[in-house]
Amino acid sequence: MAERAGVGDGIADRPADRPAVIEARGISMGFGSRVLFRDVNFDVGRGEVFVILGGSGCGKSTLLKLMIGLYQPTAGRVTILGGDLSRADGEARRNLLRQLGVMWQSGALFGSMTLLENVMLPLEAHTDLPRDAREDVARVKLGLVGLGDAAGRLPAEISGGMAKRAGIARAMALDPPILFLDEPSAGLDPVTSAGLDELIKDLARDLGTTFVVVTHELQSILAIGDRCIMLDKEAQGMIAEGDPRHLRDEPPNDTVRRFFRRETR
Ligand SMILES: Nc1ncnc2c1ncn2[C@@H]1O[C@H](COP(=O)(O)OP(=O)(O)OP(=O)(O)O)[C@@H](O)[C@H]1O
Repeated sequence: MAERAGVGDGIADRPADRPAVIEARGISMGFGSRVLFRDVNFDVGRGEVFVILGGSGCGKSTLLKLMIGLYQPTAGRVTILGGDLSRADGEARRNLLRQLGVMWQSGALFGSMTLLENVMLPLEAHTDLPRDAREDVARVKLGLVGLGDAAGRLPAEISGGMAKRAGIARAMALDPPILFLDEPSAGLDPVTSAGLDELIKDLARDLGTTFVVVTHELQSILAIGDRCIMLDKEAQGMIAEGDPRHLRDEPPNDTVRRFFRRETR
């Protein structure tokens, strides 16, 4: 059994002025006979940038998918804004999903549509706004992520960093209080990645948006994370939690120490 020293319940260290918007209690997950993680507990506070970190294959993306109701845990439950996506259906499920924005690793933009049209898509699907209003909202979102001048471009005509920004703008189209980002820095050069980190921090501070970010990019973790949890494949669970800078400076166990050292080299 790999070490789990230094892990509390993932709940107690959340600042009292940030009420929980996500509560994970005793969640376990696996595929077939393979266990990915067991008995994971944590809270995400409103307005936090909460980072899920860990080595390749430990289950970070799977945990994100559990949180947004794409998978059901094998045990335990996740509540998000007081609802349980794995149990909600019909209107209740749609209402909950409207409160969440997701940006997948690739940005997942539709190649035949301009950035403006991409950002307008969720507004078409989920609101009755007339076209003019949808366009106005989409322009505001593109402006927020620094793409105000690129609204008419196609995804093939923009850089990787711009595609990520456009993905964030689309995820924000319906003003969700919680945004999930899966590996936002993947494939970006360090300067572009740092710019994206700045954007995430700005949006969290200025709009009060809660971010749940999956990443293993150390610079990003340290730049954006208010709090993090670390999953580990060997331990099949959560092996650390807290402020990432604190974990770097005072790692609670060898796996955490190695994670932070390996990536700083
Ligand atoms: N739908 C699925 N069915 C079966 N196995 C899966 C499924 N999704 C993920 N896995 C497996 O579960 C493990 C964890 O996958 P996951 O994508 O959650 O890891 P990760 O920590 O995000 O990894 P990475 O950092 O490499 O993206 C992997 O071995 C993956 O192959």
